[in-house]
Amino acid sequence: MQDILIISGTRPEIIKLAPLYHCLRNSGWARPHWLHTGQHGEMARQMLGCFDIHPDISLERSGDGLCEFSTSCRGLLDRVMADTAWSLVMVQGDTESTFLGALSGFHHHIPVAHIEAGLRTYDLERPFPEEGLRQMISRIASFHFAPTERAAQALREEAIPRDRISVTGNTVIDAQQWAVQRYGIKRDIRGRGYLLVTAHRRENWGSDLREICYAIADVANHHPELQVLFPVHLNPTVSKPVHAILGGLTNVCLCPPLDYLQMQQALIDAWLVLTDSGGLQEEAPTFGVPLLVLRTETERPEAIEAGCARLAGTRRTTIVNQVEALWSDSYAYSAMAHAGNPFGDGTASVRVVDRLRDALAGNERKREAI
Ligand SMILES: CC(=O)N[C@@H]1[C@@H](OP(=O)(O)OP(=O)(O)OC[C@H]2O[C@@H](n3ccc(=O)[nH]c3=O)[C@H](O)[C@@H]2O)O[C@H](CO)[C@@H](O)[C@@H]1O
Repeated sequence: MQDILIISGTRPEIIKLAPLYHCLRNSGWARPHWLHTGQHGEMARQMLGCFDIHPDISLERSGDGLCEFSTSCRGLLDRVMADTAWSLVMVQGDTESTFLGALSGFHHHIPVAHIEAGLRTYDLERPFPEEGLRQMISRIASFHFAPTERAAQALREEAIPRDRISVTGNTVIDAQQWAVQRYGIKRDIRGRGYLLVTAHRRENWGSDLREICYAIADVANHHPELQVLFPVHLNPTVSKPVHAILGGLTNVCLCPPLDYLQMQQALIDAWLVLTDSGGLQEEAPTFGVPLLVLRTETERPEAIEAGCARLAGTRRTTIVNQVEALWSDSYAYSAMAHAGNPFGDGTASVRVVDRLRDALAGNERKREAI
């Protein structure tokens, strides 16, 4: 049996690693161990519960700031790496926990598998710090699981050996399909549905987030019949301005973060999604819900090219104009709704696990032959 250490830190990592954990558990050749770094607390607990995951190792988070968390987490991870003869460390995406997990594995000569590899904007400031973190992980990972052909191409152009890159689709779709099937999620709303909003990205903090909120207020005031649903991130840097600007509007519902199933229900019931989230850009097209990206760039241009999403930026008037355009142009709306999902078919985890079995079982055979 191969002992595989799966490292999560934030809400989206748990969602995207959960299908891999269950797939590895059922594989017959691997023993997955789940480690949670504690980077997210409450939002992570929600997700772990939803996917029936009980971490084998939970690290204690110290400090509110990223630097303090990072320094202490690195030391704790080091001990975990030294404790067991891990066959592999698995990390996902581009968070501080992802990077720390990869770096710790690398220092201990443990091969690192990077899930969702190859996403790029090539602007180290946007998204910050994620773009820098994911580029650094690509330098030290042994297995690069790219969600799309475009991501794989980016890795090849950075001279990552071709035989180390696999195109798998994004495991977020596996999670979504599992939830839809297991819980029978289906559209449950009459009429157009909600305007569903989320915003949390660090590079939008401050004036951009305020502009976004004023744009939502304009839309809500102009369309009193439209219900706006805005699950607000727990970080006070986000929640304070959101409540200050949108708190008094009767058709705007500001609620705490939804658990994963509630979020999928909200998504399928939405008319339109406005978000700076990466995961929602990947999920909304599954339900045929058009999406406006509240950023000036995206590492997921596949959604724009496929036609299921548009870049709306963070300026008040541009956002309002884009929402109004879709409100009044049912042809354009319908084209976006029917564009399909370019991010996967729900079998990414199986592809990852098959590739790892071939690679790691090969190592086992080599060890036996020595
Ligand atoms: C730069 C960048 O784009 N980086 C991304 C970032 O993640 P993100 O931007 O996608 O983060 P969020 O928006 O927090 O999460 C989204 C997920 O959470 C669910 N959700 C949301 C609100 C809620 O109230 N309830 C929920 O259940 C939602 O359905 C979705 O599945 O880090 C990931 C990890 O490394 C990366 O993969 C990913 O590239």
